[in-house]
Amino acid sequence: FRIRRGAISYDSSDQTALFIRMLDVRLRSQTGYTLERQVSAEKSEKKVRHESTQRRQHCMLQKVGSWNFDIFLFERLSNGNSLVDLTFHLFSEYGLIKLFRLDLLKLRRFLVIVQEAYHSENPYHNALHAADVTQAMYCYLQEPQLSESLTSCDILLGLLAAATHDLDHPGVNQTFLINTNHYLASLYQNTSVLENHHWKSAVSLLRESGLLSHFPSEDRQCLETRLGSLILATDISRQNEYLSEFRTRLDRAELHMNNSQDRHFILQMALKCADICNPCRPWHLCKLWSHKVTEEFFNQGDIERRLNLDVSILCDRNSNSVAKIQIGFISFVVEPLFVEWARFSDTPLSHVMLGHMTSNKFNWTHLPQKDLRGTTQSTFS
Ligand SMILES: Nc1ncnc2c1ncn2[C@@H]1O[C@@H]2COP(=O)(O)O[C@H]2[C@H]1O
Repeated sequence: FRIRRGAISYDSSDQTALFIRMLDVRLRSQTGYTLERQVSAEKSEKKVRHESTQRRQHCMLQKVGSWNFDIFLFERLSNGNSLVDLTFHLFSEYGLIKLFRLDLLKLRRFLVIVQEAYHSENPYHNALHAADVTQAMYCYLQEPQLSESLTSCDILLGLLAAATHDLDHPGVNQTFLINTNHYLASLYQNTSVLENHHWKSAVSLLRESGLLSHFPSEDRQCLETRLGSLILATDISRQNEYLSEFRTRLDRAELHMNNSQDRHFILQMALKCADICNPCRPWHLCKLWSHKVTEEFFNQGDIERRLNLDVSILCDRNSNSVAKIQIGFISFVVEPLFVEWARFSDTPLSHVMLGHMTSNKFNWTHLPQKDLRGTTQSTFS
C-alpha cells in the first residue's frame, strides 16, 4: 500500500487516487474554495483596495486649494509620492505642460528626482514638508491679488521654488554646519548656506532632467536666477529684512502687481509665508508639524551635546518644550509676517490663517500637557 498524498495518479485503476479525487471534488463543492480561487480573490481584493485609494487620492486633489487639505493623509494615499503627485497635478491644473511645451516624461522624472533628493529620515525637512509648502503656495497663488496678475512664468516659478526650496536639507541648521566646518559653510562663506545649497541643487536637477532644455538659454538663465531669489528669501535669519521692506511698500502703497519686480517680491513673500505656515493650519495638522520640527531640533541638539559643541538655541531638549518653542515662534516670527500678508491680501483665507494661528497659540499656552502630545498620524485618516 503506497502512502499517497495527492490525487494525481497515472494508474487509472488506482482506487486510492480515485478516492482522494472524489474527496477533493466533494470538499471543493462544500467550501467552494480552491487555492487558485483563494489567490485570485486576494488579487482582486488588492485591486479593489488600490482603486479605492486612487479614487480617494483623486477626490482629495479636487480640493487641493482648500486650506484644510490634509497632506499627511494625501501622503498615505499617494504611497509616499505626495510631492510628485501634487506638483504634477498643479502643473496640469495651470496648463503649464502645454503652455511651456514640457515633456511629460521629463517632468515626471524631474519631480521624482526632486522628491528623492529630500532626506526622508529628516523628521521635518523632508519631501512632505516640500509638498505642504507647495500646496500652501497654490492656495496663495489662487488669492485674487495674485491670480489676477501673475503671469504663467510667475506661476511656474512659484511652484518650482516651493517644491525645491529645501532640497537635500541635511536636517541640521546653518549654525551646526559652520560649527562643524562643513564644506557647504565654506563654499557659501557662512551666508545663507542651506538656501544656496537648496537653490544650486534645484538648478542641477533641472539641468540633469532636461525639463527646460528647449527653453531659449536667456529664458532658462532668467528662470534659474529668479528661482534662486525666491529660495534665498526663505532664509529665516533674514526675515526682518524682508518684513521691513514688505511693511514699507505696504505703507507707501508701492506694490503694483502690473510691475514684474513687484510681482516677484510678492512671490518671495508668498513662499516665505508658505514655508512657515504650519502654525496657521488647523490644530491637528499644526500639532503634527510642531512635533516634527521640534524632533529635528532636539536631534541636532543631541548631536551637538555628543560632539561637545554649544547646543543651538531651541535644540536643547532639557531646557525646551514643544509648547514653549511654538509660542515663541508664533509670537516673534509667524504673527508679524502673516499680519502684513493679511494687509496685502485682505481675504477670507488670510483671516482663517490668522484665526488658526491665534487659537493654536492659545492651545499651546493653555491646554494641559496630555492634549499637546504628538500623534503619529493625522486624526483625519
Ligand atoms: N512650527 C515651527 N516651530 C518652530 N520653528 C519652525 C516651525 N516651522 C518652521 N520653523 C522654523 O522656520 C524655518 C524656516 O526655514 P527652514 O525651513 O530652513 O527652517 C525652519 C524652522 O527653523
